[in-house]
Amino acid sequence: MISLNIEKTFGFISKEKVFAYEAEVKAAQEMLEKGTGKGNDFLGWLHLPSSITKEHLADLNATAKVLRDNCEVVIVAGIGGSYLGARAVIEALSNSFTWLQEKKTAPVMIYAGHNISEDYLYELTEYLKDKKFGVINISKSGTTTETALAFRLLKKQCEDQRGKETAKKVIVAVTDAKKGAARVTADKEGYKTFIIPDNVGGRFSVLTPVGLLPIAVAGFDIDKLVAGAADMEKVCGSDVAFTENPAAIYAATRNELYRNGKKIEILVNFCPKLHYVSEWWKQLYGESEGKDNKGIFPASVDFSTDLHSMGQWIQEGERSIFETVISVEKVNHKLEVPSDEANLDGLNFLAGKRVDEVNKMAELGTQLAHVDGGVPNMRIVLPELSEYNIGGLLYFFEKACGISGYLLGVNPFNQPGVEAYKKNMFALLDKPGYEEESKAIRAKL
Ligand SMILES: O=P(O)(O)OC[C@H]1O[C@H](O)[C@H](O)[C@@H](O)[C@@H]1O
Repeated sequence: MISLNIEKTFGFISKEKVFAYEAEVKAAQEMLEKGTGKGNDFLGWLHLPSSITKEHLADLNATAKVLRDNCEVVIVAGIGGSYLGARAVIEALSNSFTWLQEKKTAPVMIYAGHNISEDYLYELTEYLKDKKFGVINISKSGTTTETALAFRLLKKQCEDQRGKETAKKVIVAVTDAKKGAARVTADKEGYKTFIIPDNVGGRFSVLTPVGLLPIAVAGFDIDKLVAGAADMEKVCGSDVAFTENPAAIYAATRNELYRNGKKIEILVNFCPKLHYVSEWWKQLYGESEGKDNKGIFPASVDFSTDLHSMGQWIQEGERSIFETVISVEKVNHKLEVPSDEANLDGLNFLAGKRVDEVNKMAELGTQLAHVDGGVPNMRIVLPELSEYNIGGLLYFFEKACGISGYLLGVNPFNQPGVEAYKKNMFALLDKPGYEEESKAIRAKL
């Protein structure tokens, strides 16, 4: 189970002020529970973990087995909420060099449909030429250009290489129950499909088949992931006292920091496997809160790597930031620093120490330095990287995000701003139906 520590924000904001959010947080929680707030048609994530059935998990595991048995490589085609959750969990739990290992225990997982790079897609199709590959096509709307374009290429290649019959077996769609091109194609071709519920928005969908299917294909235990999330659903429940509820405290603390001029939250890890957890978190908070000309800007760094690049800015730049550190208490492997007689590198003071001890001292030293430098610091401690703990972490962030968005006074469940670039791109590409926009945009060039 994760824990949250906000002690190192108290030099910048007061404990009393944070605790004074109790009533506001309670009101926000009630809006979520009763569905009386903005965006109340997108609350399907709220009690999702505890409502996932054994049968549903068995269905996902069975489909994952078909892909695992029939594919050396599986492409997860999706973008934003239809991509980041799966990647976050898979990378957090995978061996760092998994794709380089000779003996594979699961298909190599590759991501596509999250960019429009011709070189990326060319190089991917080249790599796949002699591979038995399958595709999970994920799109809630079923019409997202990046994903649809990649899927068009991958579907054709899969059918050409493996034949229509096999392609039908190794292509799975995760999309809306009725609407969208991905649904139409899947029904016409007879693909196995999983539904993204109407009331779960993309960035809150990691615990639907959007995340669960790829995670199961990659060889991870989705039952444990969901169990971790379900336990966190209880820990962050609206019946839990404010002072005991980590989602409530996190939401209150970051809002109090924001109201005191801390406009940027940097999510920090000291473990490179968590890089995509930060990417997932940035979408969750960025799309939920960045609207009506307000909202904390969610940023992220990987330490100690980025201490050698962004560390200077964080230590001495504009004092408009705070940090939230995800700290992993126990690593999964043991490696000691060897002693060296010549000691030419001067590292014998570390001989016999675990590498993680060095990392932990870097973490502690960084916290003290940044707090001294004027950066408030929160810590989320994960006992270790496991399905159970990651499941809990994801739900914790979702719940806190719902509360935090309501504290900020925005609709945390829409993303109208995302459409602006799409409209321009379609106008520039002369998409049918955009004739007026095409004329207008050309006049601006
Ligand atoms: O799942 P899809 O409909 O393809 O959407 C994928 C993503 O793109 C959209 O533009 C939104 O900004 C995201 O919230 C969403 O997760």
